[in-house]
Amino acid sequence: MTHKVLLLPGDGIGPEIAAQAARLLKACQDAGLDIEVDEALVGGAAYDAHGDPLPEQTLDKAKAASAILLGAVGGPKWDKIEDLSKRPEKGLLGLRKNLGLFGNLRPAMLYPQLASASSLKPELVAGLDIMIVRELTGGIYFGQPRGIEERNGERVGFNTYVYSESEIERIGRVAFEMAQKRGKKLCSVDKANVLEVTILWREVMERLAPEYPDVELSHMYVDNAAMQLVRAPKQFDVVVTGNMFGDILSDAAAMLTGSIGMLPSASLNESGQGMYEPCHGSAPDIAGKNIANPLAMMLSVAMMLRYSLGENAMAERIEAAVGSVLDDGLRTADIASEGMQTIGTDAMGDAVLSAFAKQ
Ligand SMILES: NC(=O)c1ccc[n+]([C@@H]2O[C@H](COP(=O)([O-])OP(=O)(O)OC[C@H]3O[C@@H](n4cnc5c(N)ncnc54)[C@H](O)[C@@H]3O)[C@@H](O)[C@H]2O)c1
Ligand SMILES: CC(C)[C@H](C(=O)O)[C@@H](O)C(=O)O
Ligand SMILES: [Mg+2]
Repeated sequence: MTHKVLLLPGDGIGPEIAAQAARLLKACQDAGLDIEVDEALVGGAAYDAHGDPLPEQTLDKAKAASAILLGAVGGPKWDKIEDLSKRPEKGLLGLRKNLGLFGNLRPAMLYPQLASASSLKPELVAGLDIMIVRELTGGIYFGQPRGIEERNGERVGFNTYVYSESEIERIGRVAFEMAQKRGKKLCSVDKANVLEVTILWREVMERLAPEYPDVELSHMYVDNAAMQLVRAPKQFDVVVTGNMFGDILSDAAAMLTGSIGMLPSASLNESGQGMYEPCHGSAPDIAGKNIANPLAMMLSVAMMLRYSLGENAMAERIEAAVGSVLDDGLRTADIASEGMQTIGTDAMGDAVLSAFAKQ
């Protein structure tokens, strides 16, 4: 069966890294992968062209695709748009919500070659392999009511942090199953000392635990989890948490691996359809300079092959190609270190492609 892959480059460094992913997809096709690749606009680019960060034709194509690869959206150019629903980020949130992509997998894995690029001491991060499972279509990102309104003569901003039992249970199951396939340890992160919504979160996780007797469940408050991530990150195997805590903790975990430019992610729905994107944003500070690290994006292609297309061998081939490029001492600026060769985005793409061809 021919798989349909939709590429959404987006904004900032999005198109630069998406170009490398497109070349990699072509190489996969040449190696026998049966895919058809289409492209569409999202985010600021779609707003500029159609006045909408998620035009109907993009959403239709996304719904019809087996998998979506997204670069990044957003940037200062669009930060002044008053109507929040037209901001680039709403394009991304709209895709997640409309496709029901509730299960966000954000692995933080240290390539041994990058131990010295981490901001932590090498011994603290050597062998690091954490999987953050972030709930992606609920919580404070989507809760109602929300808004900014006039109350008692001043403006008040408000959002609602809400989770239903069924939403908690379905992300809990994703996390328990993930833990079963990995180190059998699951840490649920909440703020149950203050917030009712996470008291319920903790209760539901506890209720699920007996169904996964081989998994050791623990709980941690989010402030402590942030601290533990930079104190002793290797204590974690799988972490499950809500939308906003997961957003924050996954950026912190990313840095442990040397750079946010290394971390891919998968966002899955109930039927296994997925959207794949780097954890980082559109990096406006380095956009257009050919210096962005394309590896998170290229590793997102590997995640797509594994989770949506069932092509494990080809996914491993991409991951091995990335490893071999790092072995060769090639680095983009964000992961540069002494004695290594610093190269740009295109050159890193070239290097991965040639290593992929040799695998
Ligand atoms: N998934 C997404 O599309 C996504 C995610 C996060 C932020 N954003 C948007 O991106 C814009 C910028 O946000 P931000 O600055 O907070 O976060 P960011 O992730 O874009 O950048 C944070 C820092 O990391 C660096 N960085 C990020 N990716 C890199 C890469 N591949 N190679 C090298 N360096 C990299 C940037 O140069 C910057 O210094 C905002 O508009 C934000 O809303 C989008
Ligand atoms: C751009 C933004 C809406 C998004 C989020 O907060 O989920 C980003 O930070 C991410 O981590 O994917
Ligand atoms: Mg984020």
